[in-house]
Amino acid sequence: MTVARVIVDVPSRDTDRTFDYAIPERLAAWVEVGSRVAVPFGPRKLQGIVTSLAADAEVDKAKLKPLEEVLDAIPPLSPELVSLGEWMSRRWLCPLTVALQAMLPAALKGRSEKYVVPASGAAWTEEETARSGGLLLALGKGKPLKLAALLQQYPEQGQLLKKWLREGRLEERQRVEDPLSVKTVLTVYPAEPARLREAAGAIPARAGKQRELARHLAERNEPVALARLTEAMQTTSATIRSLEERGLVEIRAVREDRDPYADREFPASAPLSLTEKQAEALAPIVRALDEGVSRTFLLHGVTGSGKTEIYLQAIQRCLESRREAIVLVPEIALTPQMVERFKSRFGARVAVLHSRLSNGERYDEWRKIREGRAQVAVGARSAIFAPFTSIGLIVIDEEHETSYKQEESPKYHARDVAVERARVHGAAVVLGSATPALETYEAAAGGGRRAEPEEPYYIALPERVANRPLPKVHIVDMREELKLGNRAMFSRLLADGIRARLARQEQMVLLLNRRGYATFVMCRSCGYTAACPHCEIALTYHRGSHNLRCHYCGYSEAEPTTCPSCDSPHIRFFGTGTQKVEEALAAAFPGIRVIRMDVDTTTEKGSHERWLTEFRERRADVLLGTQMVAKGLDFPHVTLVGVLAADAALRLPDFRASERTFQLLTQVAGRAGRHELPGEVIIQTYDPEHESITFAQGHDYTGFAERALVLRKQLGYPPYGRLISITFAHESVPMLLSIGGEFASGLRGKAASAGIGKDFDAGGRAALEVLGPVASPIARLKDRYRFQCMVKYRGDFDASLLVSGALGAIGDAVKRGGVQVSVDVDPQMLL
Ligand SMILES: Nc1ncnc2c1ncn2[C@@H]1O[C@H](COP(=O)(O)OP(=O)(O)OP(=O)(O)O)[C@@H](O)[C@H]1O
Ligand SMILES: [Zn+2]
Ligand SMILES: [Zn+2]
Repeated sequence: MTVARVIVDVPSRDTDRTFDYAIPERLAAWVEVGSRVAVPFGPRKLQGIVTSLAADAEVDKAKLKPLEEVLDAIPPLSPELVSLGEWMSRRWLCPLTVALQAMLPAALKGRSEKYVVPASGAAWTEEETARSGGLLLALGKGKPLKLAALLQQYPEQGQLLKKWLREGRLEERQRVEDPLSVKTVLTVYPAEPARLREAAGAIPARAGKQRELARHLAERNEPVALARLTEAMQTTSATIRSLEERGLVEIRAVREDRDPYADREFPASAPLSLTEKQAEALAPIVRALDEGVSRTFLLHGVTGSGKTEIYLQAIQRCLESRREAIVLVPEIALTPQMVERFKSRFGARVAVLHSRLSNGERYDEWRKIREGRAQVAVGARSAIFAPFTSIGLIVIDEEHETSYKQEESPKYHARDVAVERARVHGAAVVLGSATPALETYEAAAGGGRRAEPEEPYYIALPERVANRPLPKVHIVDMREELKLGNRAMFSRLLADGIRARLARQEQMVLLLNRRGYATFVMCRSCGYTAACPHCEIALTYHRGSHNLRCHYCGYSEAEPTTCPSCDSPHIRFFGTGTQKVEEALAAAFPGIRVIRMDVDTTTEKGSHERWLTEFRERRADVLLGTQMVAKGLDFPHVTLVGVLAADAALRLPDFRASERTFQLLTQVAGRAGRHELPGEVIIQTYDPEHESITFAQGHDYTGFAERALVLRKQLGYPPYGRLISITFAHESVPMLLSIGGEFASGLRGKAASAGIGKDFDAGGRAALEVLGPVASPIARLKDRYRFQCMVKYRGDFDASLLVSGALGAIGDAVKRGGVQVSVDVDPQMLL
C-alpha cells in the first residue's frame, strides 16, 4: 500500500471527503487505518486521520504530496472505530472528522510531541538488543527520545519499535515530564487516637476549634487532605498548623497519583446469590453472551430491583469468555458509589472515564483500555467509544437519560452507537431503566400488544429486592395550601414529615425541579420580564453578584430597582432557587443540617463526591438539590423524599415534557426506603390531576406509557414517527425566510419524486412532512435570528439522505450568505 486516504481535521462541507497522500518509505511501517497524521494541505499543514489505504491513487500518483508525519506510534483509532465514524456521519449528518474527533481523548487533540521511554521493569534479550541496531542503547540512557526523531534515525527498526510499544515494554509519553503526574497534595496525618483524645482534653477552651479538630481526627483515624479537612470542619489551615505545632498531626506533601481512585480501598465483593426474578432476568442475557450473537435487551426493573447486580454478573460472564464490556451511566450518576460497585467486583480490570477527570487522567484510563490492561470501561456517554477490540457486552444504565444524546455536533445518541458497535462485535446490549424511554419501551414490549417481542428483548423486574415495598407517595395540592393561608414553601404535610425525620434522626432528599422554573425577574405591576438583548431568553438572577445573566451568551446587567418598562418599584426576582430553599429550611427548622447540591456547589472537581460522602456519613439531615439528587443514589437512612414544584417543567414547549416529569418523579421517589427503613414521598404541585403526577404516585409506568403512547401515535411523534430538525441562523430575517423556504420546498420536491407522500396517516405508510420555516423556540441567539424546519417522517426510507440532498442544493446560497446551518437527527431537546 503506498497511498493513504486522509480525512483532514477541518469540519466543513468542502473538506468532508478523503484526500490522497503518498506514504514515504520511512513511514511505511507506521501508517495504518486509524493513524493520526500531519499532512500538507495547500499552504497549510493539517492533522488528519487515515481512513483507508490503497495501492493506487485516484489521481496521477506522481503528483501526490507525501504524508509528513505519523503522530502516534500506535494508531488511536481502530479500523472498526473508523467505520463507526463513517456510520455516525451518515446517521447524524455530520462531517466525518467531527465524528472521529469525538472518539479521541482530549489529550490526543491538538499538537504535542510524543516521546518514547522504556517501561519500568522491561527487559530485552541480547539478541533483541543486537537487532535493535543501537535503538535500545539510545533509549537505555534514560532520557525520553522524541518519536519523530527515532523514526528518522532508525528507519530499519520501525517494526521492532512498534512491537515493543504494543507489548508495553516501551511507553509513549505526551511530554517529557507530565506535570500532572508530579502534582502533590498537602495531607494531614493524625497522631494515635488515644493521644489525640488525651491532648484534646488539655487544649484550652479558647482554642475550641483545635479541640474539636483533635477529637474529629481521633475518631477518623486516617490521613486526610488538608483542603478537605478545612472545608469539612469549617476551619482554616492555620488552626491545623497549630495542631501540628502541638505535635498532634503531621502535614506532608504527598504525591497525588494520577489514578483518581488509587488512594481508595475497594473491598472485594463477591457475586450475590440472585433472587429468583434476577436469575430469570439474567438467563437470556447469558444465553446471548454464550452464543456470541448480537442482541439487545430492555431490562425494565423498578427502582431498587437489583439491576446493578444483574449487570455485574453479566459482565462477569463476559469476562470469563475473554471479551470486554462497556458500562455507560449518566455523568451525574457516576459517583464513587457507582464506581465502587464495579471496582469492588472487578478491581484493576476497570477503567473509569468521566468528565471530571483531568485530560491526563482520562488519557491514562483510555490507554489502559487500548493496551488491554483493562477489560471493563465504566463511563459517561463518550465511553461508548472505548477502544476495545473484542466487545462482548454493553450495558446502558438509566437508558432513558437525556445525557446520552450529545447536544453539540456530532449529535449522536450513545444508545444507537451501542447497538451499532454491538452488531459489529456480535455483542449483547443491556438497556436498564425503571422508566424506559417510550421509544425503547414500545420497541421492546410493544406495550404487550405484539405477540412476539422483537428487538429489544423485554425483561421485567416488577419488584424490589427482598420484597421491600415501593414508598408511599402523597400528593399535595399547593393551591389548597394557599387557600388555607399557608404561604410557605413547604406544605403542612411536608413540614410535619421533615420534623418527624429530624426527631428520628433519619435522612431526607429534597428535589427542586428547576427546569422551566428559572430564577427570572418580573415586574408585578406590568408583567415585564428581563430578557437578554441578544438572545430571546429570560435573564437569570445571580444572588452573589446581584446581577442578571444570560446563560446562552454570557451577557450580564445589574439588577434593576425599578421597572425599565413602567417605572414601578415592584420589580422583583421570582422563582425559587435551591439557595432560597436552603434559607427557608434554616428558618423553619432551626439547626437543620443541609447539603445543597446544584451547579453552583458542584463545579469544583471532586465536590460532588465530597457532598455525597458527607451525606452518607450522616453529617447532614437533608440532601437538597436539582435533578442531580434524583438519580442512582442508594442511602439506607433516607426515609423521606420531598418534591417542591413537581409541575414546573410540564409546560415547556416540548412533546416529551410529561415523559420527563414522570421519569424524574419516579426516579426521585425511588431514593426512599431502599433498605430496612420504609420510605415516604411527598410531591407538591399546582397541577395534582396531571397524568405525569398521578401515574408516578401509583408507581405505574405501564399505565403512564400506554396513555402517552396513544397521544404520540395521534400526533405522529416518536416512536411512531421520527424527527429531524434543521436550524438556520443569520442576522437577517428575510435571508432566513428565503433560505429556509428554499430548503423546505426542495425537500418536499425530493420526497415527492421518491414517491413519498406528505400525509401522516395512521396506516403507517411512508410519509414525510416539512414544518416551517418558523422562528425557533429560542428565536435569537448571540444577535443571530434562528429559524427552523422540522421534518417529521415515517417509513422505511433514508430521510437523512433526502435532507442532506436538500441541504446540498442550497449549499452555495448558504455559503454566500454566511448562514449557519445545524442539523439534529432524532432531537431530544426541542428548545
Ligand atoms: N440478590 C440480592 N440479594 C441481596 N441484596 C441485593 C440483591 N440484589 C441487589 N441487592 C441490593 O438491593 C439494593 C438495590 O439494588 P440496586 O441498587 O442494584 O437496584 P437498581 O435496580 O439498580 O436500582 P435503581 O434503578 O434505583 O438504581 C442494593 O442495596 C443491592 O445491594
Ligand atoms: Zn413594570
Ligand atoms: Zn444572551
